[in-house]
Amino acid sequence: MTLLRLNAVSRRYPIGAQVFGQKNFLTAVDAVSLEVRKGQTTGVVGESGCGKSTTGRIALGLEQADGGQVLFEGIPLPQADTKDWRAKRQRMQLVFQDTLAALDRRMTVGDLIAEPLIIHRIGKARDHAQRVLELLEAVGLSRHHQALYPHQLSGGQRQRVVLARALAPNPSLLVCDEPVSALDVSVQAQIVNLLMDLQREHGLGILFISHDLRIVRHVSDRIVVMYLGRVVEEGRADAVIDRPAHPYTRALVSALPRLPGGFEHYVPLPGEPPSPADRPQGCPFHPRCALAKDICRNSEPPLLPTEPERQVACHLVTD
Ligand SMILES: Nc1ncnc2c1ncn2[C@@H]1O[C@H](COP(=O)(O)OP(=O)(O)OP(=O)(O)O)[C@@H](O)[C@H]1O
Repeated sequence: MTLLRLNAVSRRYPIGAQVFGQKNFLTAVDAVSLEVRKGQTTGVVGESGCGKSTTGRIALGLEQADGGQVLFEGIPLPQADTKDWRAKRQRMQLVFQDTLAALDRRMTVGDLIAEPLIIHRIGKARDHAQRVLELLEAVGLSRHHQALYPHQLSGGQRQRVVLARALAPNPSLLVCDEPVSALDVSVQAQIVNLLMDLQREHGLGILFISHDLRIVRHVSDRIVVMYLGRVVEEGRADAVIDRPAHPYTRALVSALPRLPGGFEHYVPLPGEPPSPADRPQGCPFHPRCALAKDICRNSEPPLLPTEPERQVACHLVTD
């Protein structure tokens, strides 16, 4: 069952001063479509600035799309800041990397976890203490952590508190935006495994946003590869990892620690992605693509199906 569907959502931001009365815009997200199924994870991967966070915020209604549609549980997401939206937002929670910013440092862990129960008026006040204990246990913390403040916890423990708060309203969807990027590698694995355990227990759908394909590959059922605001490849995680089709995906996959069955050639990824304010003509990836031909410099390839449940935006693959 589809829990979240984005249909061709776009977001532009005005930039710089007006020139001859004309505003300039950069397109952060350009006609992005994706879906998250119940109990499954869709990973969104791409380099910094490709529009991952903006896509996640659009999914939650925190950012208004200029075009396209967000469907949550089959229904268009209500206008942000309305009563209907707040009711939906209980069921879709955001987890992001900066735990110190996410947690009020003047509150104890117990109060931080009770807060969403109070805000969303979940359960009876007298049951909140018990629910806080359950949530602590669910995320691998104990009752002894209740009295501590965020700065007394490790980064991994703080991310567990953030997860407990996100779980408090019983969401069906988590949008995780670089949830482990700020953590040590050993702790990353613990938090990612916790997330996957929680997903299994609660049937959560997860939109997992990360620049790190190594982690995205580990958690995802489907992978969406973004480049300069657009989806360049999308499909089942195993298919995308085992048989990356877009030259950009091939470069990302080839940089992974060697896979069983091996990807033979390292595909270099020269330079940085261009700024979305200065989009190259044609395929946005062509200036970095060793295989680029004339058509790539002149026309932008559409995202087209190449096999069931697989889409790629590359002239060299789909022509
Ligand atoms: N409020 C804003 N105003 C203007 N430009 C913005 C705004 N938010 C994002 N952008 C621009 O939109 C583009 C996409 O940003 P976004 O944060 O979605 O990318 P990202 O892939 O999540 O990158 P990162 O991992 O660095 O956060 C970037 O060029 C960014 O500078």
